[in-house]
Amino acid sequence: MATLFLIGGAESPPLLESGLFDREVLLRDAETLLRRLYSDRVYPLPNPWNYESGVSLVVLPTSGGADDRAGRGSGAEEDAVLLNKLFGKFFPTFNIRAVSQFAVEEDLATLLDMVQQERQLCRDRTSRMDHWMHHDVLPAEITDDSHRANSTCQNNLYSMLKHFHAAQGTDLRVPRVLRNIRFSELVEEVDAEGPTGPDTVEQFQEVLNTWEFSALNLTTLQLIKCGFYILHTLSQRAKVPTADNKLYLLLFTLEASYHQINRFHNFKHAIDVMQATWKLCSIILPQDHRVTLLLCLAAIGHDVGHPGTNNALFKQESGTSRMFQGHSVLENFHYQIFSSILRSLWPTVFSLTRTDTEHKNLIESAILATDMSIHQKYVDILTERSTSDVPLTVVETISLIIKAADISNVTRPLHVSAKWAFLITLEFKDCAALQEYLQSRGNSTNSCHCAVQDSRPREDYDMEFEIEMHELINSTPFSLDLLLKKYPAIPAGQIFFINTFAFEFFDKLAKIFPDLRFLIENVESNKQFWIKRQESRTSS
Ligand SMILES: Nc1ncnc2c1ncn2[C@@H]1O[C@@H]2COP(=O)(O)O[C@H]2[C@H]1O
Repeated sequence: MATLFLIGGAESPPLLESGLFDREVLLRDAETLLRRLYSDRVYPLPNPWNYESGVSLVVLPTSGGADDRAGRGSGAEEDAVLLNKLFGKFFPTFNIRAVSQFAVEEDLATLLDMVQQERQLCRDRTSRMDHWMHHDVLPAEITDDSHRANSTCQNNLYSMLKHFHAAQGTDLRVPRVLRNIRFSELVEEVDAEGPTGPDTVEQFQEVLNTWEFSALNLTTLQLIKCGFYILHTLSQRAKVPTADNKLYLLLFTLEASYHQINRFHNFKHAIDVMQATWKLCSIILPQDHRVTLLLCLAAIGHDVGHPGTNNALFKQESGTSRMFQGHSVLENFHYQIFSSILRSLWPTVFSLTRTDTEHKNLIESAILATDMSIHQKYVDILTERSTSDVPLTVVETISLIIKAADISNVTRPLHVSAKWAFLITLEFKDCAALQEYLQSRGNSTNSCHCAVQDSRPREDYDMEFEIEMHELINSTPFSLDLLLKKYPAIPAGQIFFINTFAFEFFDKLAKIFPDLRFLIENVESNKQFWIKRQESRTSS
């Protein structure tokens, strides 16, 4: 769904009539716009106003005064450039762009054509993922070529390269329009309208303190509040307190840095992994608040900007892949983006790492350890350490904790684990579709006019599917039978993943940390369930 924002009395009848937007929203100024973007983004899922499955435009007014007209709307042009920079850094996954009313009037046809093409491209899951991973043309605000603002095809759409460059911008200051937002008020307002759920500190404590924790049954706002609760508590313990408003800004920025429309690798996964990390640290490193805080941060940031695919699907010649010489491309990307967010929004946490060289790159080591292509290395470390007296190093310990948390969904109780299994199955289907798409396009390079031949209204289809998906997950009581009837391939996938990766890892982990025995017990009982289901399927 796409929004046309008209700011401060800006007008644009041709844009309104173009049929390219699903709604028009009139707002006073940039601050109310940003506040609106945040509150739309935490709308209960499935969220039609996620700013990812459509292309939104923000039209800024030209003053109309003689000076601005003579300057060809230059005041509004400058505002648009600033706003686009801000979108790139704080709302990176959004397909949104600010333009001046003057620019719209000057070249309406080009603008409409561009939005039309972009809209078609981002409506389709497969071409959208291809674009995210492989589009190499940077938009004007990043190349500082504001004259190209309207001419660069697809410059409203998210791409990993664009995300990377926007995040690396040297200006670390948080603009006043963002600092002015009172997040606690915003949270209260949205809360009052949304569904009920955990609300008080005690209720969040209760939800977060159990291994039955299910991020999938929480709203986006409740997830942000979970993040707030954990980071707030840990920052006090680690003696790097931060103001509530800054912490909320960090959490809202992180949420906007994950693709809400991914099936599995989204902010829910980030909070799930952070909660698991938190619980595991409370068992393995109960007194080390510093490391626990850094590791929980690594967990919440470990997949930022994840395209919902995998390293093997990157074209080697793509800009993002080349940036990291093809090594752990996703993990390096996540770390670079996340560290730039922290440098801007919570620089004092880096003071926690300066004193000890082993801890210096703790966040980086942790995020890079989540690359499953080096999984065996960690299994080998566990094998070696369980049979020798040599203790695990700090880096090994934190790597094992975040790895365990990253794949902990198979260690959750069955009714939680099965929902994650469902979502990863859907994401794997997307990957298979992308692989087929890339093969069918052969070596054809990334053209500015990526052809999306299929003109079916996929946006509507996606929304229908999203609704069905959320109903399956959130039905009370949850019906696993119904889920498996619709998705009979889930058990085989789970048996494969557990046998190939999870079982040995958690079994060996529990040998070194006996208090983690419950993890392997859960894996075992889940596995037995999947095997039974698989057997009854093959015998019927
Ligand atoms: N329940 C699951 N079933 C199958 N694969 C999984 C499951 N959980 C995690 N994974 C895989 O494990 C990987 C861990 O790293 P990623 O998050 O990049 O991607 C994850 C998936 O590919």
